[in-house]
Amino acid sequence: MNQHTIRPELREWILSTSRSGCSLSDLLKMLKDAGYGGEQSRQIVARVLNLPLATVMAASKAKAVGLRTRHPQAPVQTIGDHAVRVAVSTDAPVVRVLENLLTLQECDDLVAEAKPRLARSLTVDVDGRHQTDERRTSQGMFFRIGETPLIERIEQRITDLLAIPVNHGEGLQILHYQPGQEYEPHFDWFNPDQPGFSTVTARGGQRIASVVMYLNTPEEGGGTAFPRIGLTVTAMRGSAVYFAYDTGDEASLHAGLPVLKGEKWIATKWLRERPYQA
Ligand SMILES: O=C(O)CCC(=O)C(=O)O
Ligand SMILES: [Fe+2]
Repeated sequence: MNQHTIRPELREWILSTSRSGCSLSDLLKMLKDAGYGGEQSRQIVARVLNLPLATVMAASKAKAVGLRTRHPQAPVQTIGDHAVRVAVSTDAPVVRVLENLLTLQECDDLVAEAKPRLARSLTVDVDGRHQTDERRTSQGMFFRIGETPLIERIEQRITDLLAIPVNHGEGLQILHYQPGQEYEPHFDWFNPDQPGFSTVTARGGQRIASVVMYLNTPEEGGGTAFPRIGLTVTAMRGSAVYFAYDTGDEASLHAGLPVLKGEKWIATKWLRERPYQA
């Protein structure tokens, strides 16, 4: 490729994208997505950024590796003055049952902050007809990152516990289950074979771990089951289940078992391999 064939707009875009902190491998990927060939992209980038072709070549081979969470170690992880007990550990899949991840007060406060927002989303959705749809109550709501001091404190605790930056987290999701409601067996990682995979992973990349926090103790039922290893974690107010997985990890199959009596409130934090928040 001849230097004269690099259009000024492209040159400018490469320079500004690189200056804004974009990695070489991401830059190359973007060029490829825009329709440039691999060899052509490497040549252009090497020339515009004035880098040896070998450097650009190495970046194009390097698989963009994301972060991984650090699994909490038994018996206790102390974060500031808050002690989280690691009550159960399994290796395949990696599961940790975390007692006292949230204080009882934090559980109540989270439910209180979420409740009016659940109600509000209902009225918007019924389009003025004031109909109630029982199934919608289990759909929950999302908090924005750091939205309230309470959310910020919980997100910081998860960050310290798992050694993953706050901006790798999706907004905290609150779910409310009523008797009979459940979350059928599923994986939290996105399936690369599904259409839409590149859209859901465009920001933040793949999910790598989940923390499901129990905000109340259902009277009966409502545990989180890992059927491939025959484990059911009891939903207990203040406790949580943390599990980590690689893409395609079938053992991480899990389900929110039907609530048989009472109700169930959870807060879920999904973590991504790369920054998800701007
Ligand atoms: O309700 C549960 O126990 C599981 C929730 C869950 O799997 C999720 O939020 O991804
Ligand atoms: Fe899940």
